[in-house]
Amino acid sequence: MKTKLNIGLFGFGVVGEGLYHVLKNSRTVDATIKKVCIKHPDKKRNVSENFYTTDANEIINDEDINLVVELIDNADEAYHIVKASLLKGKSVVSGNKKMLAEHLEELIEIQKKHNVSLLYDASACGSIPVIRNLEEYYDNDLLKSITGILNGSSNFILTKIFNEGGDYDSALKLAQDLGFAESNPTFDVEGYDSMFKLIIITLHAFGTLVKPEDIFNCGIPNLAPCDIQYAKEKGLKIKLVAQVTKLDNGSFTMFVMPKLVSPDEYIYSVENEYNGVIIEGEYYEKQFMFGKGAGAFPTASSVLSDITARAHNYKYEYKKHTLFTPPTYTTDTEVKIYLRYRDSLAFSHFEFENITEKYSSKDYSYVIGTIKLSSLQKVKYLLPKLDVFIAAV
Ligand SMILES: NC(=O)C1=CN([C@@H]2O[C@H](COP(=O)(O)OP(=O)(O)OC[C@H]3O[C@@H](n4cnc5c(N)ncnc54)[C@H](OP(=O)(O)O)[C@@H]3O)[C@@H](O)[C@H]2O)C=CC1
Ligand SMILES: N[C@@H](CC=O)C(=O)O
Repeated sequence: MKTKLNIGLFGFGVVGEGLYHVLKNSRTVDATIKKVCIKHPDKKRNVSENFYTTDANEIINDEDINLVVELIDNADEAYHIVKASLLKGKSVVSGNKKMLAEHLEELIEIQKKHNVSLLYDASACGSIPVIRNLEEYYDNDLLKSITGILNGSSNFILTKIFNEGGDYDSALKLAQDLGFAESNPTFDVEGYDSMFKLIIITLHAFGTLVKPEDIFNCGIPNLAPCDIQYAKEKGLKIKLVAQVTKLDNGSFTMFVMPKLVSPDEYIYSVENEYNGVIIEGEYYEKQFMFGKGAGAFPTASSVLSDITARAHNYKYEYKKHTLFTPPTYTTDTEVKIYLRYRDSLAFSHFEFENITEKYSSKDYSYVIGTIKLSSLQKVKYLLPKLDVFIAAV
């Protein structure tokens, strides 16, 4: 049975406005935006319609509205909006990965109790339909790993630096102007956005929900010309990569960090705001999903797909989370990294298991070696203060 949807939309920024246009052009879904809740009533809008409000309750308490689409840039406020909407018996579509990664456990319970649906394919990899595919198609036992470029802005910056000799600040500014970056772009460049997405992906891939503070993430703000030179001399590129991998003992591990990528890897050619996700399984080796990971229309098209799914009464069942015993998460595993540093005090924070290569000059040094992920996790919050650059090898 198909349901007619009356939408209450929160947010009319890059994605919200994108959705307005995409929905207008849709010929298949019977859905209308009834009200749009925004934050700044005096902001000049490109769309002049009589549907704006700044009062969230005008949507949450409107009995006519049967679907809330949450596309705001504040995770804490989004949490309250989404929770209140679900409690009122309204289904929700959201793109807010930070809010989801932090509150999914509670929100899943609420949606079950109130027999509503919370869909969020746009929260991971923009236009790439990764979540619904992991939920519906990929079987828990067959999946071995998921590795990907999950953040469009950092990939855009790295592309500008590597391919065009651009500088970091101008590339970040351009990513912001094009609507790719988060309102707080630290999330993009320090690997937090990728990490939130990886948490959501992991829940739908393996059934386990991992807390953000338990995952090692680092990013690209400290990338220096010497790191780029190192990569280029070896014929490699640097990409910000998120990875979740099953281990031989049945548990799994995950992290987000820059990676030195060789031309034979699928993600080597993923450039600009595109994302790429490699799904590795027991019997099919590798599959690759590729598409725009950020931007108004690519993201809005994913939101539209969730709206259409909801019109057909679709909901995630979280089968791997509820019907099986999900694998446990561990950081008790080793990763091989390139660590560039400038002084021995910075280096002293890293407890390497073994070092296979060392280089030192008057300007900088680097080592390549293996280190426990648990040991990296201990220095996670210190990293932004150290002049070091880390990349998985
Ligand atoms: N941009 C992208 O490519 C992608 C974004 N996302 C996610 O989508 C969401 C929206 O991103 P984006 O469109 O880029 O963000 P923008 O900053 O462009 O827009 C944010 C919108 O939220 C509104 N807003 C903020 N707080 C509130 C509130 N409390 N109540 C009502 N409205 C509010 C703002 O109102 P006002 O206009 O009045 O300022 C604005 O319209 C974020 O969660 C983001 O992570 C997901 C995938 C891709
Ligand atoms: N800021 C994000 C937007 C999409 O999730 C990104 O750059 O990928």
